[in-house]
Amino acid sequence: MLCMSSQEPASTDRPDERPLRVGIVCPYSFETPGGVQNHIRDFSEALMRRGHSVSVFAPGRRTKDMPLWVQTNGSSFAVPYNGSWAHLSYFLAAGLQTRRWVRQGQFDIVHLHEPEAPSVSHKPLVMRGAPPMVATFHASIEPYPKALHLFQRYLHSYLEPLSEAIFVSPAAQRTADHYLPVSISRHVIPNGIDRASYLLARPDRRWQGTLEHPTIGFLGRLEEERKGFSVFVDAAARVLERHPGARFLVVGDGGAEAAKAIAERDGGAALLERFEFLGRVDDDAKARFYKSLDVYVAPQTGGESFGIVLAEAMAAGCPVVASDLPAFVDVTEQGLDAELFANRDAADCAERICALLADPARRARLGKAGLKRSGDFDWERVVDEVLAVYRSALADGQGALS
Ligand SMILES: Nc1nc2c(ncn2[C@@H]2O[C@H](COP(=O)(O)OP(=O)(O)O[C@H]3O[C@H](CO)[C@@H](O)[C@H](O)[C@@H]3O)[C@@H](O)[C@H]2O)c(=O)[nH]1
Repeated sequence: MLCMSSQEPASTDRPDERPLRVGIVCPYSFETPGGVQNHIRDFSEALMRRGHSVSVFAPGRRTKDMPLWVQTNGSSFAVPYNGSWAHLSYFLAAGLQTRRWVRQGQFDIVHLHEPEAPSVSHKPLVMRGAPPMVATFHASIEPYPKALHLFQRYLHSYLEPLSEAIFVSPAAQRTADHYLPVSISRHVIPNGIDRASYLLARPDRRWQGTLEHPTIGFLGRLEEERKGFSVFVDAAARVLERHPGARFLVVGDGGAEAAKAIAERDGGAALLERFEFLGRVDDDAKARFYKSLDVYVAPQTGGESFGIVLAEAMAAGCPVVASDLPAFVDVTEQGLDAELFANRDAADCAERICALLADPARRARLGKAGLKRSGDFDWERVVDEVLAVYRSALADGQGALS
């Protein structure tokens, strides 16, 4: 379904920002939640708060809770991608629909996300007379797969029309550098968070720990191997040897299957008693969850381009134990703001959790360091940086901003 609903740009209180009409193309359907979709939704809202007009185009069908400024093309298909499932739309009709949406939108700037993915954000790149185009690259695939070398030359020439490239992390840049033409200006700008909502959240008594019953949390899609839930479970079994009263709180889809898998382990019944599956929670409850925990664990094993969940936990002042994936190393300033453990090593993970549980002063120090670091990811700062990139693209393209 194609329908236009982007409102007129309003005036803005910042003299250096004339209101822009921004068209954002998301490669993934908004019917299923995901890091890229959440990023686009929150970024669009932050831009609109500043008086800019935003319209988003994405594959898939409309759902009741979708904002009116999200336009959908009516169809998508699921493919396995980077350890997860991506809902894309690619074929002829998708190209025609996307290019028509760009033409009708009369945008000052078009912002493509993951234009290398075979989906709608790939399509405007072949348009004649398109507005300046900026792209954000989210994916981090390390080591870089040999199979992708086959597409490098194609992508290299296809991405040529881009004015500027944004990478959500140095890890994402390392991946995109394989196929992005050298002539395109490059900027590392992190994913954003609504920092105040975590900072100001109140702890929830049900999830708060005590000396005897500390709470240790996990958040993510449980059924995806790369989210590392099995590492968390192995680490929990070891932590319980030293802290038998510890509680393991789990947020995310897939709880029933995950509980079944724990029950089937040796000694699984006793272990399962220490787990509480909270399912998918709303954003307010998520902020309270992070705020209540003694330790948040991010045991992801790969495929992470940034690590927004670390940034969220840090903004709540929650001490973080995370695997040492390149993206997590960047987010935590080489481990200054979190305890890092060797990826997939549950014994190391348990050691770090126990060290923090035994030392409240260390927990407090880490919580404070993370809180400070999370300021770098606040939407207000991230939006400033992206607008500076838009200005540079417009200056190069049409000289429209000043
Ligand atoms: N409210 C709520 N939010 C959730 C839930 N589960 C996940 N989320 C939120 O969904 C977002 C993405 O979560 P991830 O687990 O990091 O998912 P992803 O789709 O693999 O994220 C990818 O993109 C992110 C942003 O670019 C990257 O930061 C991340 O590393 C990864 O590459 C985060 O804001 C996370 O808090 C839930 O049950 N409830």
